[in-house]
Amino acid sequence: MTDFDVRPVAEDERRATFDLLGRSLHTNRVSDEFWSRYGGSWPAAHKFGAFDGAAPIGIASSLETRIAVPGGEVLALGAVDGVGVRADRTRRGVLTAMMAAQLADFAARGIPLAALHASEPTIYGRFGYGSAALAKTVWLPRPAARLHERVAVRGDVRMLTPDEAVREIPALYERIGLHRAGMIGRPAHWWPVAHDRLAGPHGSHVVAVHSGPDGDDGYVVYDTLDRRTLDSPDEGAVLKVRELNAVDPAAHAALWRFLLSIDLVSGIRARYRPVDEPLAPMLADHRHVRTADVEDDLWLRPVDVTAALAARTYRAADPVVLAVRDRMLPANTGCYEVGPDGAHRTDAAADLVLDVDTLGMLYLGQWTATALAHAGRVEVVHPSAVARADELFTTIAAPWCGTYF
Ligand SMILES: CC(=O)SCCNC(=O)CCNC(=O)[C@H](O)C(C)(C)COP(=O)(O)OP(=O)(O)OC[C@H]1O[C@@H](n2cnc3c(N)ncnc32)[C@H](O)[C@@H]1OP(=O)(O)O
Repeated sequence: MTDFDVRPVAEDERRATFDLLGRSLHTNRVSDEFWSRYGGSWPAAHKFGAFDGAAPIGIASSLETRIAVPGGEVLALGAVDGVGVRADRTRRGVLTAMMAAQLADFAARGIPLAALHASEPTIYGRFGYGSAALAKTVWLPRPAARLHERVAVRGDVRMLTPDEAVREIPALYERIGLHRAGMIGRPAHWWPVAHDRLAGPHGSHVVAVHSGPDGDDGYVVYDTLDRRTLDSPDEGAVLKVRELNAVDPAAHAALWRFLLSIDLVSGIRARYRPVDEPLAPMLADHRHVRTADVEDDLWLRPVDVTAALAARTYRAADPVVLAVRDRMLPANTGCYEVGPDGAHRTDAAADLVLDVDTLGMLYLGQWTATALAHAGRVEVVHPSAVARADELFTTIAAPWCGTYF
């Protein structure tokens, strides 16, 4: 039995809770220098701690931001960016209590969606989060991989100095915009620790920007691994792409062409890419891109099911009635009619029954109703409703987050 209180984290508890999170994730305790430079990225706002007396034993942190949903609308998002419980106090309900407080807080603040990246996929379903966007890791060998001659490339790529990388990329990210469902806004305090630390004067990452007819319209952030050494003169370096983001296909192709042109490189590895990024047809030889991994990336939790369902668009099909079950936020439990004109609560009888974490899986278009019914995650009352739900919820582009938080 563990006694603890869950309450908001105070200003003077920021560093202790950050250290607690680091310990739970097995990272080293940060130095005073690190903290003075990047501690601002860990504000007290929107953090719940579990405390045994004055000592923190758990932390659940979130960023308040926004997320694009299918159809292009952008909704407020609680982005859960750090969860940990002290190793000597796990499996006694500490996380459960913090998650309950955090979800109640999102609901009270009118935030319709919450999201996270999961350290382990078995943890968050019980709190209503479902795996909503997958991401792939690709490997392109050099010098073999090159773009197909018909890929349109225009504009120029220029490398930034570290100071320019700090100054210019936040505005460029805004300019490129949330062009896929699942992309999120990046609050000002996200940038120092997640970008400046890596790409600024104290980091090792390189940033290159693409300029097209209307100015800067894409960028890539990468690091170099396995640098060429005297012991292995034929082994080139490996470029590890952290981000590649562009306004349109021409800028996207130009950034890939730039990466593929860099000398003394044996290959390019890019993790967290959209699962439908069309690299194979962009190459002269399809086999010069290999999908090394596909993993769960963004987990989504509808906090206000009515608002979340009403905000996205649906394709043409006859409506379906979904019965949603939500144990942690019972106000969501009920029936919702979803059709091409929108979604609303209804007293009509259910066609399909699902838990709120499964609704999170369906919502961004990553998973079809057919697949989720096949997996036993959707209970089918009326068999014809599965095909209708497929039509309604399907999206052309796969969802993608593209932001580490
Ligand atoms: C969004 C992010 O930040 S991802 C990073 C998450 N943090 C980590 O992985 C750091 C290391 N792990 C930890 O700090 C902790 O183990 C946590 C936060 C994952 C879990 O905290 P706990 O306080 O132990 O969770 P709690 O006791 O509330 O468990 C609730 C339920 O989840 C289950 N559970 C908790 N952690 C895990 C796990 N890692 N794997 C499988 N099941 C788990 C428990 O068994 C329990 O199940 P039950 O309801 O059937 O009894």
